[in-house]
Parts: sequence; C-alpha cells; structure tokens
Amino acid sequence: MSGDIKKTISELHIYEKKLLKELETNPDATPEEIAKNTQMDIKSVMSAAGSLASKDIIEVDKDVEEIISLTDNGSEYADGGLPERKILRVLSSKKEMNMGDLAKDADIDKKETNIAIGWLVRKNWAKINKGIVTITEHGQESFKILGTDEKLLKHLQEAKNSIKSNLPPELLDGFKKLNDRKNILNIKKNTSHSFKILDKGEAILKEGFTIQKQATQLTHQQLKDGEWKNLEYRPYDINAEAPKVFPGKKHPLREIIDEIREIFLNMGFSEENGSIVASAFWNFDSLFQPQDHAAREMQDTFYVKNPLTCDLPDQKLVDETAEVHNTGGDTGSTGWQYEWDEDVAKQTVLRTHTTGISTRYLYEHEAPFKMFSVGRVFRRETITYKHLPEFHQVEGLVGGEGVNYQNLMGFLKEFYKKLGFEVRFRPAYFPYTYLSTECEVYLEDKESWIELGGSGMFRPEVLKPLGVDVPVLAFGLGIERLAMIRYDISDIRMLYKSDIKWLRELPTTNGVRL
Ligand SMILES: N[C@@H](Cc1ccccc1)C(=O)O
Repeated sequence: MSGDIKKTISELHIYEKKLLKELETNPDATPEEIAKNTQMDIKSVMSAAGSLASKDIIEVDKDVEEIISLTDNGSEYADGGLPERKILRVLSSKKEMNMGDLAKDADIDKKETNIAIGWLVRKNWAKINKGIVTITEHGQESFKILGTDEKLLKHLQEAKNSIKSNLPPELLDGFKKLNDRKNILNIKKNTSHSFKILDKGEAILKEGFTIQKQATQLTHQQLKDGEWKNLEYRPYDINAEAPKVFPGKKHPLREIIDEIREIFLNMGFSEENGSIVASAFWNFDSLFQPQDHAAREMQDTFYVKNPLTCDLPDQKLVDETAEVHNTGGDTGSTGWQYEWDEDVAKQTVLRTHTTGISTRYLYEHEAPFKMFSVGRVFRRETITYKHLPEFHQVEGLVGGEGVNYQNLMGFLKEFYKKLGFEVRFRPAYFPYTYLSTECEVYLEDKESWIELGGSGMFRPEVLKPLGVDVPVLAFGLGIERLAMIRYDISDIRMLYKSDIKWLRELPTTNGVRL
C-alpha cells in the first residue's frame, strides 16, 4: 500500500500537490479561494482537481444553484397585485360589472382581463353570464387571503435575488404557479464546485510530500555541484499530445528519384546528365529509328522553334549512321532502304526519352560501360490518370564482353526489388533493341497491369556507327508510375498538384512524417 502511495505521489503534478495541501488546511475552500491561496489560475485548479479525481484522490462535487429574481413585469405585479387580484378587488365592491368597465376600473388591459376572469371562473371566485361578471360567495370570502404565488412575489421583491433551494418550503407551490406564467420570474443557473479528500488522498497527505518545483532540465552547474541528487523530477508523460509540425521536406517525387539514384550508384553505375533539348539525331537517328517513324510525328514529339536546328556530330558518325539507315552497312541488316535526310536529323526536339544520352555516352566512352541517368522527357500525350506529357525516366546501360539478355533481366529485377516492387516482363518492340522487353507491375485498385518501361539489347545498327563492338544492355523506366504505386495514389496528376495537405501528411520513405 505504502509503496503504491509513494508511486502515486511521485507521479503527482505540482498543481495537484498544491491543491491537495490547500484542501488539507482548508477543506471547504471553493475553487476560487484555492486559486487565490495557491496562486494558480482557476483553470489549473480545475484541471488538477479533475486529474486528482480520476485517480480517486479527491471527489469533485458539482452544485447547480437556481437564482430567482423578478422581471419588470413581475415587480409590477408585486407592487399592484396580480391581475386576478385587482379584478376581484373591484368586483368585491361592485358585485357585477361588464368586462370593459371591469378592465378600466382594475386598470389592466383587455387581454389580461380576459385571462384573469377565465382564471377566476375556474376557481369559482367569479361567474360570467352574457358579458356580465359577478363575484361568487366563495370569491367574496377569499379575496383578502393572499395566494402562495402572491406571497412569493412579495418575498422575492424584498429579497431581490433568492436561491431556489433556500426558499421557505411553503412558498415552493407559489414558485410553480409563477413559473408557469410567462414573464414574471428570471431564473439564472449558477454552477459551483466543491472538493472532498477521499481515503487515498488522506493516505497521501499522511505519507507527506514536499511541494517542490519539478525539474525538467538539468543545468551544467546542477550536475557539477551534485544538486541533481536533491531535485524532484517531472515524470515523463508519454501520452501527452505533441503539436504537429510540418517542417520542409523533399517532394515525394524527388525522394523516389534520389532513392533510385542511390540504388544505381550502389550497384556501381556512374551517373550521367543530358540536356532536355536535343537534336533529332541523338534522340532518334542514333537509335536507328527510321525517319518516317510514328514517334517522330507531330503528335508524339514536341519540336522546338528556337533553335530550329542543331549541329550534327562529327561527319564520320553522321555518315556511318546514314549508311546503316540506308543499307544496313556491314551490320548484317538491310537498313530501312531509304535516302537518309540530314535535315530531318538536324531538327530540335524536346527529348522524348533519355535513350539519346545512352547513345551519346557510348560514342564518347570506351567499354566496359555502366551508366545511368535520370531526367525529364516530353511527349504529346493526352493527360489521364497514368499519362503526363512530361515525366521522368531513369535510363541505364551496361556494356562489355559477355553482357547478355539474362543480365538485363537480372539488373531490372534487382533494381525493382530494391525499390520494393515485384514486376513481370513481356516481349516488346523497339527499333533499337533486340531482344526487347517491357516491365509491368500490377495495380490492385485498377485491376490491371501498368507498363513501367522498356529495355533490350542494343542492335548492331545502333552500336556499330558509335564504334562499340561489345554487347550492351539498356533500359529506360518511368518514375512517376512508381511514385504512384509507392504513395498509393490513383491519379498520377497528384504528383504535380502541390496539394499541401497531401504533401504534409505523406510519410517520408523511411516512415517518418517529416
Ligand atoms: N526509350 C524507351 C525505353 C528503352 C530504353 C532502352 C532500351 C529499350 C527501351 C522508352 O522510352 O520507352
């Protein structure tokens, strides 16, 4: 028991202790008095009391008092009498009268007269016949005796404010009568609290405690001079509500991009960047995309006006690219069998994929290759829940002796696994790869597979002109769709909406709401 009490004491807040001590010396103190004596504000007193009550240390009683006073109308009745009394008074000397005269003599208005007469008739103090009112014998006898309602009127007029529970019991009946009539009484409710120490509170007081400010922080000095040993410590309240704070944080899309970059860097890839404005040569021709390919048509590609054209790379590369397009050169292919047009290759485009970075990288570097790049790409797409005209891709390639299609599947599987996705592969077609494959992931709520990106082994028609004679695997994967699944959003546009509520509430990848 004593152990329990000690534990309870150690968990008491300083306000609770102050309140308890005050009640010990001043058991009947009101909350206001306690507030004054302990120099707490009334709110703290009440919350400390509530807290003590919840631990069965004290009891909090609530008392509601009804304070009764007279309205102006009620005051008038107290002075001059109730309307029915006035009428009875007039009738007692005149015996019978018509209603109009009665109202005039009694000095009350018609409506009140009617009500009062109705009341007198019901009590058998008066009778009415064809508009003539007469007093009964019973009325004659009793008109001088005041009713309890009239006595209460007098009482209230003298007392001004009366507490209902203090009224003389014989007047309570009068209260009911007056309260049933409108506009005579004002009733105000006053709530007051009183406290009572319970057994557990007594035990705590018996055990004794000091009221000491509880320490929440230690100073260097307190540690040094040993004062920390004498301090009373404020216990932790792990249930206390903490304010929500929303400090700045990375945009979810940026976060997933950085995570992707980290995965590739960890897998030994080096990072490359390119410009979003590119020549058709790098974006299409270097990838053996025929110059009449559908993707180059206006509905898919944004062509740039300024600069309208780009310089082509050095002539040897241009010539070999042209040759491959026209005849296949010495790649074993027949090419596209047309007249490759330099002017088409010079056009400026907003890159439609990041794969142009890959061909350029292969041209500018020596094998072995292991490179990735993250960037924005642009396509004239109709906006839907899974399509945006501008989105991010992560592009990558691995090239060297012995690199093969199985390695490609291995890299992709590994990459998606690290991000937390299970993917499936299906055969696909790209003009620049063979074999080619597309990765897909299942969307639960749409009940469909969604394409995440393409990949394949670069064709000799691509590699030869670039001067590469080792096999190269390559991939280009969409990022927004991954973000959609990761953040469980059903519409890709959410990523660009700047919906501050969503951005704030969304936990960061490591689960912290930061
Ligand atoms: N460029 C393709 C993806 C891809 C990259 C590399 C090789 C094969 C396919 C796309 O944007 O969909």
